[in-house]
Amino acid sequence: MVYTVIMSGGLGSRFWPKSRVSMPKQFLKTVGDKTMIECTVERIMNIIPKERICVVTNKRYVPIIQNLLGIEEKNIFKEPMNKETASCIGLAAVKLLKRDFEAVMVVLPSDHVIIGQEEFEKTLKTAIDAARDGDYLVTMGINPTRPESGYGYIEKGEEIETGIYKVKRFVEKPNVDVAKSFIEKGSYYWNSGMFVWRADRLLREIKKYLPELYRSLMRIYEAVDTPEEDRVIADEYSKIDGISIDFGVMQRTHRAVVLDTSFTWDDIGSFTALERFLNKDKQNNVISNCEAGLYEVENTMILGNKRLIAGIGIKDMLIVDTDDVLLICPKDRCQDIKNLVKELAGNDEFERFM
Ligand SMILES: Nc1nc2c(ncn2[C@@H]2O[C@H](COP(=O)(O)OP(=O)(O)OP(=O)(O)O)[C@@H](O)[C@H]2O)c(=O)[nH]1
Ligand SMILES: O=P(O)(O)O[C@H]1O[C@H](CO)[C@@H](O)[C@H](O)[C@@H]1O
Repeated sequence: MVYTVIMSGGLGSRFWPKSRVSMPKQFLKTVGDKTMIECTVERIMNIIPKERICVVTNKRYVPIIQNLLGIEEKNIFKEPMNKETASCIGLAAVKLLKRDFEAVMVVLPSDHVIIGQEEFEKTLKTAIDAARDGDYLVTMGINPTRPESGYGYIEKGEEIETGIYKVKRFVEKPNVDVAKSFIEKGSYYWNSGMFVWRADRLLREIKKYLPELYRSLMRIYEAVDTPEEDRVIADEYSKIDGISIDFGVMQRTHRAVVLDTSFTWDDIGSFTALERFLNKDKQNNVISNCEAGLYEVENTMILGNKRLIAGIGIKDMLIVDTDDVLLICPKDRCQDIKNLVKELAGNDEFERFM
C-alpha cells in the first residue's frame, strides 16, 4: 500500500525569530490561514487516506501534531533528536516495512507551498506508479527560475516513459556560478525535496551508500513494536552521524528518476522565499502583520508584531519583530540566520530566545 511520510522535525531556523524550537515554522500560519503542516496534509488527502498519513518528528512536537492533525499515535514516528533527513526517512522506512512489506512511501517536507492541486495530484499518481515496482527512487523536478544555491539540481537523462527521465546527475546545493551554468544548459531541474519509493528499495540504497546508518536502522527494525523500541531508537540515534538524504543517497544512487512537473512550488525555506507570496507596496516593501511609518524605504521586508515599525533611508533590508527578539539584516544575508541561530544557541545566555 501507499503511505505518506511527512518530515516535520526540523527547527526552521532560517525563520528565526518567528520560528522557535518550541514552535518551528511548519506549525505556523506562514502563508494563508492554516499552518504549513495542515496544508501539507490537506494537499495529499485526496490521494492517500488519513489512516495512511504518517509524520516523523521530534518527540517534543507530538502534542502539537496531535492537536493540529488528529493523527493516530501509531502514525507518529518519534525521533529522540534531530539527525537530518536520511535517518528521519530511514526510520519511517523501517516502521512501515514492519507493517507492510510492500510499502510505498510518498515522502513530503512539511513546509512547502504548492499551487496547482490538480497537476500535483496527477504528478504524484505517476510517481507512485513509477515507484511501485521497486526499481526507482522517484523525484519530482521543478523547472528552475533563478540560480538558487540552496536547492539540489537534477540533470535529466534518457526518457524512459513520457515525462519520466533517468537522472544523469544529482548535485546538492551547488554554488551560484555552478547553478547558473546548470540553468544555461537547460536540462536541469530543481529537486523539490519530495520523493516516492518503496521502503525496501530505499533501505537497499541506504545499505549501499550509508552502511552505518543501515546497521542502526536494522537494529531499530528488530525492535519495532516491542517494549524495547523507544530505548533502541534512542541508543541508535545517539550513534548516528546526521546526513541529508540528498548528500547521503540521492547524489550517489543510480536508481533515481525525475518527473517533469507543472505545478507552482516553493519551499518557503527563508524569509525571502516567503516574500514572493506577500503583497508589496509601490516601493517594493513588504509590510506584514504591523503598521509601518516609512520614509524613503525601498525593497525592504518588515514582518511585524505589535509595534509600529518606523524607518528612514533603508534599502534591501529584512526586519522581523517579535515579543522578545528584533532581527535586522540585509535581505541577501537571510540564509545566514541559520548560522546566527547556531551560534546563539551555543550560548546559555540566549537559550531562552531560541
Ligand atoms: N523528522 C525530521 N524532520 C526533519 C529533520 N530535519 C528536517 N526535517 C524536516 O524536513 C523538511 C525540510 O527541512 P529543512 O528545510 O532542511 O530544515 P528546517 O529545519 O525545516 O529549516 P532550517 O533550520 O531553516 O534549515 C522540513 O519539513 C523539516 O521539518 C529531522 O532531523 N527530522
Ligand atoms: O534541506 P533543505 O535545505 O531544505 O534542502 C532540501 O530541500 C530542497 C527543496 O526544498 C531540495 O532542493 C534539496 O535538494 C533538499 O532536498
